[in-house]
Amino acid sequence: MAKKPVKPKATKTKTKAAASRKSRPAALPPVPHLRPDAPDARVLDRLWSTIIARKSADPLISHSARLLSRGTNKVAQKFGEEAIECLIEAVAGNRDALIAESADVLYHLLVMWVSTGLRPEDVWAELKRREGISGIAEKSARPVMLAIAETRKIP
Ligand SMILES: N=c1c2ncn([C@@H]3O[C@H](COP(=O)(O)OP(=O)(O)OP(=O)(O)O)[C@@H](O)[C@H]3O)c2ncn1[C@@H]1O[C@H](COP(=O)(O)O)[C@@H](O)[C@H]1O
Repeated sequence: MAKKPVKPKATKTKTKAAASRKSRPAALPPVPHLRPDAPDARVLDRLWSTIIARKSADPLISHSARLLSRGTNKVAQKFGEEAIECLIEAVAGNRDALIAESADVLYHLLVMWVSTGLRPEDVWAELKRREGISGIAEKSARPVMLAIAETRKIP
C-alpha cells in the first residue's frame, strides 16, 4: 500500500509569522491619488504670498489688509466664526456651501498665519513629519505625564 505523503511540519517561523500577523493591527487602506489635472494645494502657497503682499495695501480696497489692520485677536475671532459656519454646513449636509465655507476657513487661517508670522512651510513640515504615523499610535506613544494631563478631556 503506497505511503501517504508526509505533510511537512509547519516550521516555527511560519507559525511565528502567522502569530505576528494576528497581533499586528490591520494595515491602513491605500491613500487615493488625486486626479492629475485637479487643482492642487499650491493654491494655498500662492494665497499666502498674496496676503503677505496685501499687508501694506489700503484696507478700503483689500479685505486682507482690513483684516490684518484689526490685529491678531480680531483675525482669530473671524477664523473661529468661519470654522463654525463650516461645521454648520457639514452637519446640514450642504456640500456646495461646505466647499465655500471650507475655502473661507482656509483663507482666514492663512490671514492668521500672516498675522502671527507663520510661513506655510512651517505647517507643511509638521504635516510631513506626521506622514505615515497613525494618529492612534501617535497619541498612545505620548509620555504618560502628558496623557494624565490630557485626561481632563471629556471622553
Ligand atoms: N480667498 C479669499 C477670501 N475668502 C473670503 N474672503 C472675504 O472674507 C469676507 C468675509 O466676510 P464676512 O461677512 O464673513 O465678515 P467680515 O466682512 O470679515 O467682517 P464683519 O463684517 O463680520 O466684521 C468677505 O468679504 C469675503 O469676500 C476672501 N477675501 C479674499 N480672498 C483671497 O485673497 C485675495 C486678496 O484679497 P484682498 O485682500 O481683498 O485683495 C483674493 O484675490 C482671494 O484670492
